[in-house]
Amino acid sequence: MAKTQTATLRQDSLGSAVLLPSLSGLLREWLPRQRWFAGKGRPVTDLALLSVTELQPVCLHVLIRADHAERPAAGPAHDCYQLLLGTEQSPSPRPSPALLGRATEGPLAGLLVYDALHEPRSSSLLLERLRTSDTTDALHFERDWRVSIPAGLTPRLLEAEQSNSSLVYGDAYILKIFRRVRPGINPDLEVPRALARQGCTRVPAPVAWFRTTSPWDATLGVLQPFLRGGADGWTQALEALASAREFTAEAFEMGRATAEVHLALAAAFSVVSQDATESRRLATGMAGRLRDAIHAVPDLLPYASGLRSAFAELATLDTPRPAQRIHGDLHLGQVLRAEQEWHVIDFEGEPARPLPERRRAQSPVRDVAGMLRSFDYAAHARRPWHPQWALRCREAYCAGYAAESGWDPRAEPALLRAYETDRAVYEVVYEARHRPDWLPVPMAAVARLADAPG
Ligand SMILES: Nc1ncnc2c1ncn2[C@@H]1O[C@H](COP(=O)(O)OP(=O)(O)O)[C@@H](O)[C@H]1O
Ligand SMILES: O=P(O)(O)O[C@H]1O[C@H](CO)[C@@H](O[C@H]2O[C@H](CO)[C@@H](O)[C@H](O)[C@H]2O)[C@H](O)[C@H]1O
Repeated sequence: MAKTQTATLRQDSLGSAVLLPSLSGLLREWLPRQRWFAGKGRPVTDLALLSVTELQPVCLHVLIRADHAERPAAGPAHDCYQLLLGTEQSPSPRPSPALLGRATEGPLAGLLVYDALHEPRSSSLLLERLRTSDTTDALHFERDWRVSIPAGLTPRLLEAEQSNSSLVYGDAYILKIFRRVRPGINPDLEVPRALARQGCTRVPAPVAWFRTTSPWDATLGVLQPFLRGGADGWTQALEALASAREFTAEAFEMGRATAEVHLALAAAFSVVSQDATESRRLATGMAGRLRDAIHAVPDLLPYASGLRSAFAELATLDTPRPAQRIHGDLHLGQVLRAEQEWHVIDFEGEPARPLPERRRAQSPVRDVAGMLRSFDYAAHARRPWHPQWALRCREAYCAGYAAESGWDPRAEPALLRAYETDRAVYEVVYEARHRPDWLPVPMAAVARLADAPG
């Protein structure tokens, strides 16, 4: 086995402009291959290092901005990504997804550059920084001192298909490192902390987090207790389908868990009332997203008028309805069952939406619609499809929600249909961008929803 050797960098090599020539070519190749890269299909025209912090020799914490010539139908022209980069002088048997390649220019010339989250030394360092509440330049590591976090827990990078990257430490804690960084507090820190203050045990409470103050304030990562043995709703739903089992008891309990979280969110944040003007604003927003989605995925076009009828009906609703902070991207992959209870994770919201929008008060029906779409996803994940199975889950989930909250989402069919339609449109764009093989699943729903009586 080749001996690996850590390189050291001169302090004056760490300037963003000086370092960029070393990384630019490698990142242009490597970034678009990452699941969390949002600019798929749009060539990167420019890269800029927004900040570089040396956490140890040479483990570089980097915020990088990627610009694209083509602006997405919705969203910013550029994105900021968080990277932890390591270098070494000689090849190692490091797994290939970790390897960016060999730098040919600048201060790293001749060195192999890799994603240091794959490397135990760097991931251990992150935990140690969080434990000790350290600050290095603009990076602030903070923690809840009421919780004791042991030193030396063994790290492993989670292999799950996810939008960020997560490290599990000794099966005791999980650190989510946000890959796509936006200015402001990330709801995945803000909301679970607020829920913990409410005594809500359905959501793992953050015990430590880290943030940057340069080039702007932003949350970079959150450490939470790891739900050992937790199995996610998606895996369990597929298992049930594979063995021709019903999933209604589980769906009922998920409905109860969702309602419990919504009640705690209502207590933690303010509840507002949405009136007729708000219904029209919402409908306009949904119609606008559909227009953008058609631009990105022209296959949606034949269904456009049917889908718009759902939004038109929403625009006519004039009974005041409550709105509050919600999960924002609820689906079967966001619920984990551990010790017989469903827990809810990942309050980041839909990653493609701007943060202020994700933090806005919204109808809880939006989360319900997300989960109902997810039963439909599971039922259409493999042939033969099982639409009736999904319908039974749907009824059970809504019944569970009503049992806990005293309010049945089925009482608002027009609102539910509009949110399900909006969600299916989002899913079409998401799948086209990230997992084209999955596109038929939300497209089947689009066809059905477009055909539904208005
Ligand atoms: N507290 C936790 N305990 C156990 N597993 C977790 C926990 N939080 C997340 N996970 C696992 O990590 C995966 C990714 O987490 P998630 O927050 O959904 O990340 P992302 O936003 O990157 O998709 C989940 O599917 C789940 O399997
Ligand atoms: O990973 P995130 O939680 O950020 O969510 C994104 O990825 C999800 C897929 O991993 C995607 O969910 C869609 O596929 C799921 C099955 O893999 C299904 O259960 C969901 O209902 C469906 O929306 C999610 O939309 C996206 O935001």
